[in-house]
Amino acid sequence: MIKINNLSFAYDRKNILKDVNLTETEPVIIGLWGRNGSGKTTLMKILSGMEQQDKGLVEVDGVEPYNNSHAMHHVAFMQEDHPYSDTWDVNDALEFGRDFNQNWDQALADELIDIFQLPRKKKIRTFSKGMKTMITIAIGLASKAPLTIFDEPSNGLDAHMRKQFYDVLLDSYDEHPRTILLSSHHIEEVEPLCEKIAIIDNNTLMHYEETDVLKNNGVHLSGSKEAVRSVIGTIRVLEERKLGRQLNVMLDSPLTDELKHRAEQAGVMIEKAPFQDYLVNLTKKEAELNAHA
Ligand SMILES: Nc1ncnc2c1ncn2[C@@H]1O[C@H](COP(=O)(O)OP(=O)(O)OP(=O)(O)O)[C@@H](O)[C@H]1O
Repeated sequence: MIKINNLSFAYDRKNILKDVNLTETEPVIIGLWGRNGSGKTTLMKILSGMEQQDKGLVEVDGVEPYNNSHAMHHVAFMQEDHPYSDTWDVNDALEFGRDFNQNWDQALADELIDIFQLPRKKKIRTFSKGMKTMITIAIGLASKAPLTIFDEPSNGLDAHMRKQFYDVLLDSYDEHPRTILLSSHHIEEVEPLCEKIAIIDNNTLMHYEETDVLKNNGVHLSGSKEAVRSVIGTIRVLEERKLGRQLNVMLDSPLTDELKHRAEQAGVMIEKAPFQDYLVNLTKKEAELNAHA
């Protein structure tokens, strides 16, 4: 389904992506996370054939996407602020989706427009941000493309609509499994959907793991300096904050029974760190680490 071998890409000789590798042969829902400017959109553009890698191999469904008119049958890239014509209403956008996607599911498109309660006759340019996101989700899901990419799909959705989005995406995936790539800055917003998480950092794919494994990591300890240090041992410290004689740290570790036991013995408070905070600390740059030291 997706094959990326040693991909490198530069804009104006500035390396954006280097030695990226990722292979998936079975359908999977992947969350793509990275900090601002890390290269998420660039990777999505390369996968959808909008940009060409400088080095390496990229295949989607056995097809190289760049400069390949067949590629649009294999990949749908639903961008944030997807460019709709000023004159289009919902029906025009669905017609466009139908023309460009050979697996197009009109019944699903109609169902999603009803679920999202989008007005058919109103111009899309007058839609709210959340409504624009919903029409983009509807077209992306109804495309049923073997690789469907959503850039920041929960952007602008309130809690209720986000729940609707989760439900329709998972139902549609169950019924027609395919590879779906969802990028987000807020991992909590897409993590409930994703079987795997890909993290771009330092110009490459630093981590690619099962969501359940990755989200289990990140532990906060707080207590007296001596007690906290005795619990840390050789575990990597991602963040450290001193408050008088108190010390708060985040560890790059799962919350194991053994660690809990050690913390209890030392009188140190221990708790799971929020996933988003863990990822932010995991991808902290040297300069930021030094600034807080
Ligand atoms: N057309 C372009 N020409 C030159 N540089 C670009 C171009 N598009 C993006 N870049 C640069 O490439 C880098 C990666 O950008 P990209 O948009 O892929 O990151 P991102 O992870 O999607 O960021 P964000 O989360 O902020 O949307 C950034 O430094 C950006 O300035």
